[in-house]
Amino acid sequence: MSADMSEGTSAGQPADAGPQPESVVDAAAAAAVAPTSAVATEARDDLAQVEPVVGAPKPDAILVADDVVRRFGGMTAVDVTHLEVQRGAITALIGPNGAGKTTFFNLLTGFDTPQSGRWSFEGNSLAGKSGARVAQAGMVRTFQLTKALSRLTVLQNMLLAARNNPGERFWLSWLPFTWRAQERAATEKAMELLARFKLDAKADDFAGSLSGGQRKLLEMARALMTDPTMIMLDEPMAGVNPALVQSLLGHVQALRDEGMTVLFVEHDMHAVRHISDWVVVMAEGRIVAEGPPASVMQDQAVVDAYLGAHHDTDLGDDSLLDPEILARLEAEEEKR
Ligand SMILES: Nc1ncnc2c1ncn2[C@@H]1O[C@H](COP(=O)(O)OP(=O)(O)OP(=O)(O)O)[C@@H](O)[C@H]1O
Repeated sequence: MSADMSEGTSAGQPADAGPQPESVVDAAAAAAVAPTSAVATEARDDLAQVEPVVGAPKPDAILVADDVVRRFGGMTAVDVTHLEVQRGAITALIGPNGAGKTTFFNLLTGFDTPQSGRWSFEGNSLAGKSGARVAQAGMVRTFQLTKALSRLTVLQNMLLAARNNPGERFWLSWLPFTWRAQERAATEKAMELLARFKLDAKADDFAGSLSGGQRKLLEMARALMTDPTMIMLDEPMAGVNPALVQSLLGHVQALRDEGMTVLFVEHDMHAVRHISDWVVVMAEGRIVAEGPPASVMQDQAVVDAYLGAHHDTDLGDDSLLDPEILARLEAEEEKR
C-alpha cells in the first residue's frame, strides 16, 4: 500500500483523469437515500459508550482477534494482542507505512498465515481457514483489479466473483439446466449491482478501461456478489480523483446503513474522518490507539507514530491533525 497521507490519491496508483462521468458523480446522491438500518444506528449508539482504549470490548463484536503475531524473518510485522470490531459500524484501520495494516488484513481474511493467534467471526473461529472459507463465512475483502482481470469485461469480473458464492453447489453444476439457471441468476444479480454503482452501461467494456474511481466501484460491487455480512475494503480511495471521493464515501456509508459491517484500510484522512464510526491505529505491528475519529487523531500515541514514520515525508493533509498538533510536528521537523 502507499505511503501517501494526502487526500485523493496514493503513490503508485494512477489518479483519474479527464471529466467525471455523470453516472459516477451522482452515485453519492443515490447512495445517500439508503435508509439507516436499526443495526447501524444501534452500532453507533453502542460505540458512543465504548471507552477509547486499545483492546476495548465492544457491545456487539462481530470480529474478535487475539494474540495475532506474524513475523517475516526477524521482523515482527503484526503483533495484535486484542481487537474487537463492532457489528454494523464502519471501522477504519490506519497507521503509517509499514505499520502492518495490510499484513493484518491478509491474516484475518485467510490470505496469509500467522505464527500464532486466534480470531473469530460471528463467534466462529477463522484461524487456519482459507480465503474462500472466510468469504463463505460472510467476511469478504475487495481486491485491486489485477492485470488479468483488466482484460475481462466488467460483467465477467462480476460473474467470476459469483463463482465463489456459497450458494453454489459443485454437484449441481454438472446439470446443464441448473448451471444455466444459476448463470442467469448471477447475471441478473451482477447487473443489479452494476446499476447500483452506475456501472451497468459499462458491463461489456474491458475492466481495464475504467477510471480509478470506477475500478474502486467495481471492486466493491464484485465483493457484494457473495452477499457478505462484513466487507473489508483495501484503500477504497486510492487512485481516485478527489471529485469522486465523495461518491465513493456515499457508497461505503450506504453499505453500513444497510446493516453491513465495514472495516477499511485507508491513507486518506479526509475519508477516515468523514465516514468512520471508529478508528484503529497501528504502528510497528501493534495497535497503539483506538477510538472515535475526532479524538483518536489527537492521541499522543498516534501523533508519535506518524511523526516517527513521516519525519522525512510530507504530511500532506493538514486536516489530519489540529493546528496545535501540527505546529508541534513542524517544530519537531525543524529540529531534525
Ligand atoms: N511478504 C513479506 N516479506 C517480508 N516482509 C514483509 C512482507 N509483507 C510485509 N512485510 C513487511 O511487514 C511490515 C508491514 O507491512 P505492511 O504492508 O503490512 O504495512 P502497511 O501498514 O500495510 O503499510 P502501507 O501503508 O505502506 O501499505 C513492513 O515492514 C513490510 O516490509
